[in-house]
Amino acid sequence: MERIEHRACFGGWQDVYRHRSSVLDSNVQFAVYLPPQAASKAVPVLYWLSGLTCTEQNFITKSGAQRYAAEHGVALVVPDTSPRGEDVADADSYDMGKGAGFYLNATMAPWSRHYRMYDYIVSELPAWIEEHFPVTDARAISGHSMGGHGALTIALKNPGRYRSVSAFSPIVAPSQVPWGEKAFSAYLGNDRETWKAYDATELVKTATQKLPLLIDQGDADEFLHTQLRPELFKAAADAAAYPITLRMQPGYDHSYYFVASFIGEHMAHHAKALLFPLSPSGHAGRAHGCARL
Ligand SMILES: N[C@@H](CCC(=O)N[C@@H](CS)C(=O)NCC(=O)O)C(=O)O
Repeated sequence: MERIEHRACFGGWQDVYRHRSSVLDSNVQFAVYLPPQAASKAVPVLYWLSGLTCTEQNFITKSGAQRYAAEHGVALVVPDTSPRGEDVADADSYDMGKGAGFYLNATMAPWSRHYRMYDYIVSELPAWIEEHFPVTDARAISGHSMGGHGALTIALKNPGRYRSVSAFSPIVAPSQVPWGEKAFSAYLGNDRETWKAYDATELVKTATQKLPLLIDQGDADEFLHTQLRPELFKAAADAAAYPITLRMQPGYDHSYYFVASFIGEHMAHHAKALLFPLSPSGHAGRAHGCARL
């Protein structure tokens, strides 16, 4: 593993690393923010999954999340959105191939050789992080757009692995919208039954663990009615008695200006679950009496 960026930030360190992923059969970069608390103890981790066209850079340079991570004592881990490299298959469009891994394990050629972002995010990356950095195994997951789809599906499919989940402007029903139909046809093939394994609106119907789940969505988002359609997920969650918080935020679009505006509230949502998890009696953090949260 090679460290390629190292910058002081809100009393901690914003670093970028490159490593060899055996799951992706590719060299990839990821960003890690270590808050000041990590100098003296292991801290919990929020995984952030970015959207179409992004690398590990977009979130760390645009969201301002480090300020809140430092306040709460939570590390941030921000992977790339696809495998990278000369030998990795790509497409001419921004919504397929590099920068558009959709957090799934592709089964169709030519994608299946490298495009295994699901296994990378669920297994290989956290194992790597927990071996090499001062972190605990308390994990939360969040993301934006395609990354919101990744966060929701990965949390719903892996009970016990995450303490909380959130998303900004997520693709919640990829099987029913053009971005998802295009990507899933190519990566998974035309049998729509196989798509259900990566569709949050399908997965919520049978989810066994009910995590604290927060979604923020701008009502001026240019992709709201064509690609995102959060009402589909809300209806499925309500039918399954899975409590979610979906907030429509007036005036906000699909950009990182929106993410930056609410990332502090998402960090508080995750910090509450990571630092004061539910006791067996179900009283979240009451004994600790943390007024800030
Ligand atoms: N029209 C956009 C579609 C892609 C897009 O909006 N990407 C979002 C995630 S779905 C993003 O985070 N872009 C990078 C950024 O804003 O920093 C483009 O072609 O770049």
